[in-house]
Amino acid sequence: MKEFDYKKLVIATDQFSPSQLIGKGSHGYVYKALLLDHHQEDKDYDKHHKVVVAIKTPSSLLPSSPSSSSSKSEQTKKLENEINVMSSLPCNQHVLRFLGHADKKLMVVEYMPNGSLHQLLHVSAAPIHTWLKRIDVALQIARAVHFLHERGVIHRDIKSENILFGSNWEAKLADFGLAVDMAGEKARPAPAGTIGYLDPCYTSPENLSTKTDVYSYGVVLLEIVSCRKAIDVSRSPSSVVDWAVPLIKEGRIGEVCGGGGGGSDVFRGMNLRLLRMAARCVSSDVESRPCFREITAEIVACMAEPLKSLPLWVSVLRRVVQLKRRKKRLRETMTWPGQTCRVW
Ligand SMILES: Nc1ncnc2c1ncn2[C@@H]1O[C@H](COP(=O)(O)OP(=O)(O)OP(=O)(O)O)[C@@H](O)[C@H]1O
Repeated sequence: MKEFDYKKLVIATDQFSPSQLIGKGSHGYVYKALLLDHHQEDKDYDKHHKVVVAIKTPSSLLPSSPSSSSSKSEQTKKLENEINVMSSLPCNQHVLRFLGHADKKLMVVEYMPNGSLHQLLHVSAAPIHTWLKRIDVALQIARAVHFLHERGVIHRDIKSENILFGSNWEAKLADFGLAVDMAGEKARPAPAGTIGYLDPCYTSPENLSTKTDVYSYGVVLLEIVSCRKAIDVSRSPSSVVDWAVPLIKEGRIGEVCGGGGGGSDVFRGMNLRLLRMAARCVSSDVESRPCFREITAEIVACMAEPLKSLPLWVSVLRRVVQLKRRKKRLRETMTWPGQTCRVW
């Protein structure tokens, strides 16, 4: 784990200048910064050996912060926890890359230039992702959580705001402030998470399990498929779970799929399987929820579903090509030099 010089990081953020601020959470402020580094072999470094990074600090540490000392220690603890968990994990292509810290007060991570899944689904004027690309985001995040669970880490705050996009629109899981290392933790912490994503069965510290993340992931999956927010008070029911699960049980799959060409018949089989799995993820029967090994395998199988209708498409395409060839041949046989003839 690389230790950075605190003062150098402060200078890199231009003294926590608002012009460098790229994100605000309930606990931390995130700044964009350009750092000089000596790891020239790293392909992310430009020719001046500089790299763009994101620097996270508890908002309470900022000079202008009005927060009380109790929230100060809570925010600092959350960042410390995030640094401890992230630094204990090996690199994974679906998890935000940890680069180091300064005095456990500032955390340096890779910069994600394309915003969050929440922005893409609910804020962007024109979400650019096609249906399959959206489902691929769900697969990448399922792989990220599977990777964490295999190492005994429970994220506890899976939500669309914590799924960030890199320069090639690769999705990565971020914000490990609430993450729990089940192997390292002695006493389990009090239940925590984000309303709308928080498992209703997670009511006491002992109830924490990998299935807690499965519930939150199920909410994200419903969000991806429907483009509805986890909680939208302007709608009734306001919770995406309360709205979608009865529709899925009644087989009204088309009504749940929103935008991006998802309503197309080609994707019907795929959406049916995906939504049935999403409903299992958010089930109140914790034991019946799938694990992430099953979730990733099921999404891969779901994504292959549209290929099953391929022979039909191939035969239609072949027929069109045959007709075009026949038309061309006919035109050639019916046309004399200097004479034109329309076949149809
Ligand atoms: N590496 C990054 N690259 C670009 N933007 C980022 C990065 N990390 C965080 N952000 C932005 O900053 C916002 C807040 O970051 P983060 O979620 O880590 O803070 P938090 O205080 O832990 O949030 P929460 O309210 O969920 O507890 C994110 O929603 C995102 O928009």
